[in-house]
Amino acid sequence: MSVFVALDFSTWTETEQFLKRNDLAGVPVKLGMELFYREGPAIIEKLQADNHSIFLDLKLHDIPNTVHQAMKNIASLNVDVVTIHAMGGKEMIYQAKQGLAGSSTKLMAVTILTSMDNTVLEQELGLPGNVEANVIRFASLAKEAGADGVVSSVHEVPMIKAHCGEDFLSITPGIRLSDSSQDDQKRVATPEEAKQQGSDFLVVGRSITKAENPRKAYEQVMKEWQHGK
Ligand SMILES: O=C(O)c1cc(=O)[nH]c(=O)n1[C@@H]1O[C@H](COP(=O)(O)O)[C@@H](O)[C@H]1O
Repeated sequence: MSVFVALDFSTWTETEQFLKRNDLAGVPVKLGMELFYREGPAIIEKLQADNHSIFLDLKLHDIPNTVHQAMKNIASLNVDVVTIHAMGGKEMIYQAKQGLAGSSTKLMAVTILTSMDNTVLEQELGLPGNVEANVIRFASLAKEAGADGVVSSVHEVPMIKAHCGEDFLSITPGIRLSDSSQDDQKRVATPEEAKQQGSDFLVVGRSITKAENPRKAYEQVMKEWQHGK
């Protein structure tokens, strides 16, 4: 049960300043493509040296063999969590898990991004079924293929737990404090709603990183997540 702060910054210098200035040493963090593509795996060692748990969000999506080989390299980084896109299919998810064999890194499959809604699925992608139906399809596929859990919005968590079991982990981004802007997210929820719906882990970016006082915003997220408002 953790809250991962999404470090969506461009450089290590910016990231380090943010963590230091806001007294966020040692908090669980999510490291995504923006920072990883600039700084490479060395940034993981820097964050681990400062006792941060790491969710490495690279959302792999390729042919099964490529994902398998990439996961073998990721396994050596000793991160806590890594992501793939469930849309890569059952064999790809299975090979991702096999690539992580021998490590304790949890494999989480992204279902339908929280920046998408029914209009995007129907009109742009032409996917049959609504968001909920697709999230359940991808969650079931991920479970069958051996993933440890899925990434979805808070709203689908009860359905995922009902279909895949309480132990199947749920990470939910798209988290907003009640006074924060929704930005590019379509399926959002507060930390309190996330707790009520049964999320195991939260990902919070701009509600903290763009807040006037990020430390205070982090504390507010933790308070709502642990005790309600
Ligand atoms: O895998 C993710 O972390 C993810 C999946 C998803 O469906 N939606 C989503 O927003 N994310 C990530 O969660 C973070 C959300 O950031 P904020 O919208 O600023 O809180 C970003 O780093 C996204 O890359």
